Amino acid sequence: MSTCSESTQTVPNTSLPVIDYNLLVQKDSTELNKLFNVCKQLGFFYLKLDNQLDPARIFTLAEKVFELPLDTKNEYAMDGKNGVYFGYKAEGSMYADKKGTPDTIQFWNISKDEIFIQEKTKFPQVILDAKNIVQEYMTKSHGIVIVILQILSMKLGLDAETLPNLHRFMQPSGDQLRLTKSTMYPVQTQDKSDVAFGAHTDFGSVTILFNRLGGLQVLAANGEWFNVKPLSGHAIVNLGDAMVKLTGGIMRSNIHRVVTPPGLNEIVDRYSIVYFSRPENDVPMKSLLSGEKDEQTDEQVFTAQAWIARRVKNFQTENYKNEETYEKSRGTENNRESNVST
Ligand SMILES: O=C(O)CCC(=O)C(=O)O
Ligand SMILES: [Fe+2]
Repeated sequence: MSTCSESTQTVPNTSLPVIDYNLLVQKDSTELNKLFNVCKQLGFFYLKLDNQLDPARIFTLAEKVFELPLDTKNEYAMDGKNGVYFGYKAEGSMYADKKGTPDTIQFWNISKDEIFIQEKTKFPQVILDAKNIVQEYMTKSHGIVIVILQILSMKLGLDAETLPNLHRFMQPSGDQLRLTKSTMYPVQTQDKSDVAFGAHTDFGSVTILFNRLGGLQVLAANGEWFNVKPLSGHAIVNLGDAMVKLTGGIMRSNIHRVVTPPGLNEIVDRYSIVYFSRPENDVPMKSLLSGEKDEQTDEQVFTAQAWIARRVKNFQTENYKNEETYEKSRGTENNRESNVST
């Protein structure tokens, strides 16, 4: 029985604020304000879509990808200990908590740059066969990200294109589509941790997420976890640490984790489809807003590429040092009122 079971299973369900994508596109002023406020406060929201993005075929791809034999998947293993974040991540290659419990999630990070520039590509046939579908999904996801970035730019008092210009689709970046799979066990029967993916914040700018079973939990400002259930016709969107850096701490990238969905009574495979947008590789990771509280003139400024590589390295079990460095590796270094408490 997992030592974490009680803490993950007794948390309340709370609804995220709903932002209507059509209203954002129409520049509805109430909706724009709502978006800005939720990005400053919780950093997570449901995005109501109207067929602009459908993950169904990507879920089917994920099922096929993870059916490949482990040896085959490991031929594409991502070189996380050297900061590479593209390719296959096996179960247990990261820790689910600071005590060093192995995670139970496997994922496959498909690089946007690599899927669009085939010569550089190293992919199994099953992904190459779905290349057009993946490209279309990435293009549509990125389009949604750009609309959100335009609005945040304006609300921050910047030119509408300031943030989009740091996230141009055809420029090299760490943008990726992540397919994930975790085998979830009812808490009564499991002998593994029921935390599949430990508490963390995302590294990037805007993340667009779909899952079908639940199991995503978000840490509220009061330090309590809550369940975020999937909502039909809606994506779950959250901001990552890059947005915190670029806005001098105005935006919030919230801590979240993936656990056995509460109430589960049979063994199930949980898949999720996650599009991560990140600043272009050579963007300096510092505030665009001069004079903001978090401008760190005495801190080394990394490019987005170096900054992500550093975060990825710290995530790997092979690079684990101790509980304190584990906690530091899991979220924004600054602007964090609540502690990670898994
Ligand atoms: O699978 C999920 O619901 C969330 C996954 C996640 O947080 C991530 O991949 O960063
Ligand atoms: Fe995440």
